[in-house]
Amino acid sequence: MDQNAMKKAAAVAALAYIEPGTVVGVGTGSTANYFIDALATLKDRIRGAVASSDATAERLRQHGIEVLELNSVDALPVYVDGADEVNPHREMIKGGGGALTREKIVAAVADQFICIADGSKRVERLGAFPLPVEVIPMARSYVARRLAGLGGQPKYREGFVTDNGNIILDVHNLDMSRPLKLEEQLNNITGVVTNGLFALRPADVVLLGTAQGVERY
Ligand SMILES: O=C(CO)[C@H](O)[C@H](O)COP(=O)(O)O
Repeated sequence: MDQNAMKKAAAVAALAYIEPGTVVGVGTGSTANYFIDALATLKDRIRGAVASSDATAERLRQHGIEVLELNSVDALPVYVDGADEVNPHREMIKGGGGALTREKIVAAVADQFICIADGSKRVERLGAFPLPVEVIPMARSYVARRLAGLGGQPKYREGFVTDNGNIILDVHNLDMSRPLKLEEQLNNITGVVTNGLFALRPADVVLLGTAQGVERY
């Protein structure tokens, strides 16, 4: 089974968590795209979806799934999204696709976060993947200096602007032995909008596509 087939298997397995008549939170990225394609088979049984990015909203609409504003939704039982890394505590690094802020917002609202990924995303310890940090453009140099002060090596994601009009710094070599503390520390830097650590709000369920089938933990 190749990596795409593993992503797809995890995405299809997430359909089991969708309750009829509800609004579904939908993430961003190639694995989330497989989920959107699978969700289309249930489109007449759900009320609609909340998207974590403009790209996801576009794909949902292409499938004829109604896209709802988060502010107009009173309950979001489930949010389904991919990850760049996920550890045994279901803590994640996200934001490889640059949608981390809206992903974090939708995840915060949802009762359950279902993480879907292929087996290559499973790690014992987070941090091999550079941590995406969304930053207000005028604060870029200041935030980069503060990140370097924490031992990281920030790299400006050239030519990329988030859906919120901000920039991304991808930070290499940060010490992630205490993800919760680091997430809070990074949030406290003025000019940082969000960082891609999901430790304050980890996934509730991880569905990992592997050569042996979909593992759940
Ligand atoms: O956080 C994300 C986007 O901001 C994605 O979930 C993450 O990058 C994983 O992407 P993919 O499913 O394409 O491997």
